[in-house]
Amino acid sequence: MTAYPAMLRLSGRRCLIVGGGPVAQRKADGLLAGGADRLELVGLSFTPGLLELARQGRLQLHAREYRSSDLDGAFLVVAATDDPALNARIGREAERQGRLFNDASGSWPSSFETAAAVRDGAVLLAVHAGGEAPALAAVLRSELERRYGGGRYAEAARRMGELRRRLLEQEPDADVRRERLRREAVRLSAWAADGREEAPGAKRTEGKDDRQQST
Ligand SMILES: C[C@@]1(CC(=O)O)C2=NC(=C\c3[nH]c(c(CCC(=O)O)c3CC(=O)O)Cc3[nH]c(c(CC(=O)O)c3CCC(=O)O)/C=C3\N/C(=C\2)[C@@H](CCC(=O)O)[C@]3(C)CC(=O)O)/[C@H]1CCC(=O)O
Ligand SMILES: NC(=O)c1ccc[n+]([C@@H]2O[C@H](COP(=O)([O-])OP(=O)(O)OC[C@H]3O[C@@H](n4cnc5c(N)ncnc54)[C@H](O)[C@@H]3O)[C@@H](O)[C@H]2O)c1
Repeated sequence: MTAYPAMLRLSGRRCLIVGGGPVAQRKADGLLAGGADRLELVGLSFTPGLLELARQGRLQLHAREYRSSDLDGAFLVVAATDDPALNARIGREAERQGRLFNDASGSWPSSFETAAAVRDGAVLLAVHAGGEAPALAAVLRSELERRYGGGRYAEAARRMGELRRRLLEQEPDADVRRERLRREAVRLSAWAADGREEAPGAKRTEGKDDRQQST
């Protein structure tokens, strides 16, 4: 199914997961990695991993049955129980209240689905395989991790942000800004990909550009 890639800002927004099994845990890990700092779970039991995250104060657990008022003030809701009828009910109620909703069991047409993600600092690569091929999304994620998971894209993005702020202050010509940013992005991206030791501030040779063309 066709989908629209939106990156959500979760900090300060209440996120709710109903369920406490391995799937709820994977969704919780993803939300925490994505910046959720007001994450709550409601479930009858929880995995050891979720109990440990609660102990560390990363999220809050409520050991009880789901009730409709759990949705109050939620920005985003995930249904991950093993009861498809309950997941569908949560979906109906959440969407009636205009919450972003994800059903991990496919019992209700979700307004968002979870992508497989590779992160390096602020850089995020996300794969969605149409909603019917999560295993393919997971394999593509591993391939992207091998190709882009070297740990240098965070630094590249940071340097690009600095340069962009400086140019916005100092360079009035938008075409000049765009051209300089584009050139620097090509250079830093090649630096991040090739894993060589050279500092990103250093002038690069054509060798790097050859590599760009070959990928
Ligand atoms: C990408 C990833 C992100 C994440 O969840 O973090 C993700 N599923 C992952 C893994 C995975 N999930 C399943 C398997 C077993 C193999 C298989 O069944 O294929 C594996 C593979 C494994 O475990 O290796 C089973 C499964 N998944 C869904 C259903 C219900 C249904 O389809 O009806 C069932 C059947 C349950 C049952 O049998 O009862 C539903 C969804 N799973 C999605 C995302 C959304 C679609 C994404 C897309 O198509 O791109 C969607 C629609 C909704 C959602 O959950 O948001 C994560 C990989 C993370 C990573 O490794 O990086
Ligand atoms: N989206 C995915 O990637 C994916 C992958 C595998 C499975 N699934 C689906 O996700 C479901 C959950 O998987 P799991 O392995 O975590 O299951 P699980 O059986 O380990 O956990 C189910 C959880 O739901 C909770 N629960 C049940 N009834 C409840 C209620 N009334 N109120 C609150 N919590 C309640 C239980 O306490 C438990 O913590 C599966 O049934 C399957 O449909 C999705």
